[in-house]
Amino acid sequence: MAGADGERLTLDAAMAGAGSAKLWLALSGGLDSVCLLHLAIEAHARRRLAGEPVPSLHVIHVNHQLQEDAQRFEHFCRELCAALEVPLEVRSVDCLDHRMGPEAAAREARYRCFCAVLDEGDRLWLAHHRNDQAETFLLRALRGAGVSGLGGMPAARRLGRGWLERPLLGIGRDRLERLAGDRGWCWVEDTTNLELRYARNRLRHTVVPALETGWPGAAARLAETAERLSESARLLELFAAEDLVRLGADPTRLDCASLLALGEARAALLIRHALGRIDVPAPPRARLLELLAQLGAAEDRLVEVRWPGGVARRWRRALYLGSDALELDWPAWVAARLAQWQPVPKDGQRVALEGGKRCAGERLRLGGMSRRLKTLFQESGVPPWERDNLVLVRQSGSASLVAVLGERQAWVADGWRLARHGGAIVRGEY
Ligand SMILES: Nc1ncnc2c1ncn2[C@@H]1O[C@H](COP(=O)(O)OP(=O)(O)OP(=O)(O)O)[C@@H](O)[C@H]1O
Repeated sequence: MAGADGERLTLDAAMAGAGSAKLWLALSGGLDSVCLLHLAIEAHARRRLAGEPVPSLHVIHVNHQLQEDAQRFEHFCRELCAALEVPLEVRSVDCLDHRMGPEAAAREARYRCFCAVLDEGDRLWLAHHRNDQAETFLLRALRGAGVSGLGGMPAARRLGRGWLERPLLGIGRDRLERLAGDRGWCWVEDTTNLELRYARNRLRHTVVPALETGWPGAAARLAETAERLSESARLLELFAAEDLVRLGADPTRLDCASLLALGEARAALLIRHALGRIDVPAPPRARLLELLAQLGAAEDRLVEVRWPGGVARRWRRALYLGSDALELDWPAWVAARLAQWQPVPKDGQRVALEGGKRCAGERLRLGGMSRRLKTLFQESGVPPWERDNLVLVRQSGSASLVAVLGERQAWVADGWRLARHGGAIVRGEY
């Protein structure tokens, strides 16, 4: 088995330290994941023979039901796993009702399945290799990506309750092809991989081979560059996290003057970082620069910049960042606010609470005074667009308010207190 020592070392090292958690292998039935499966089983057997602790192996195949071939893939995976005596979990998903295109819908459905099978501490191996990394790098470069985009796929990251890992990232496709040929491993060819209308396939079949002819080892070098850039991206994240702390540590609200004082590049980095912290996609670069330019303009104007997935608004000298979700899932929102703040009567009794929306003219008893909510919000600097999303809490069956809960602020009526708070500013008597 010439030249396989690299794979051995890679897989043995990757399998070490797995403890008693499960190790899942994502099997599509294609060359890459078939190699991963065989190599993982071999590494597993070697460790067991050596008396080392081993995780239990499990395979997952997701049937996307998109192409006619889907059944063929599933059938192949069933036969292969039965022959290799590893347990296989097949999940069928429906990607037909999609607004994002079949490829993206399939990917999302696949990752949902992956998340669902992972228990606490489990690991999932995907068969991405060095050429995938190089192709991803080129695709992103051709879209004008920055350092973090070009950093490529990480070798490991959290996924749901477990970890996603890519132990073959340092190995080239040609090496896997040779290995499968030498060992007589079978796989299923995905015919869509040959269709040149897909950008990745054009790179794979025309651009990368041309690069390899002119610059032997080009794919390996590109993957190396991606790895170095991901190091730089991690450093930039640390740098931005420090800036965020300096500006008050609230990723949804940044002080405009302090932000602009950082200069364009550093301010843009901080905004991207803050958005990442609240799971909102970053705007395209041009939109971000436009936002920064508008922030420098007249202070009294409300600035609002939107992009797919996010919105940024300037109000009263601060920049507010958030998701552009048009419709709030109100019951979930109420439950989350009640869990975040937990209003309880001061006498500690357990009472049932219900959260409702604001109507007009409501009042809250604070510090011995009955305060109009409208005035309270103005004085407390609650941005206008957030006022309708504040949760008004009443004791079930009672008309008087006991609390008003927002994401970053909460007010409790006299006689009540907040049992837990999310680290935000708390106002009111308690
Ligand atoms: N239908 C599937 N069932 C189980 N695992 C799969 C399936 N499709 C892909 N995988 C796993 O994901 C790896 C990457 O697959 P592929 O290159 O097709 O996905 P991609 O869309 O390019 O990558 P990404 O996983 O980042 O979306 C495969 O090597 C395999 O381990």
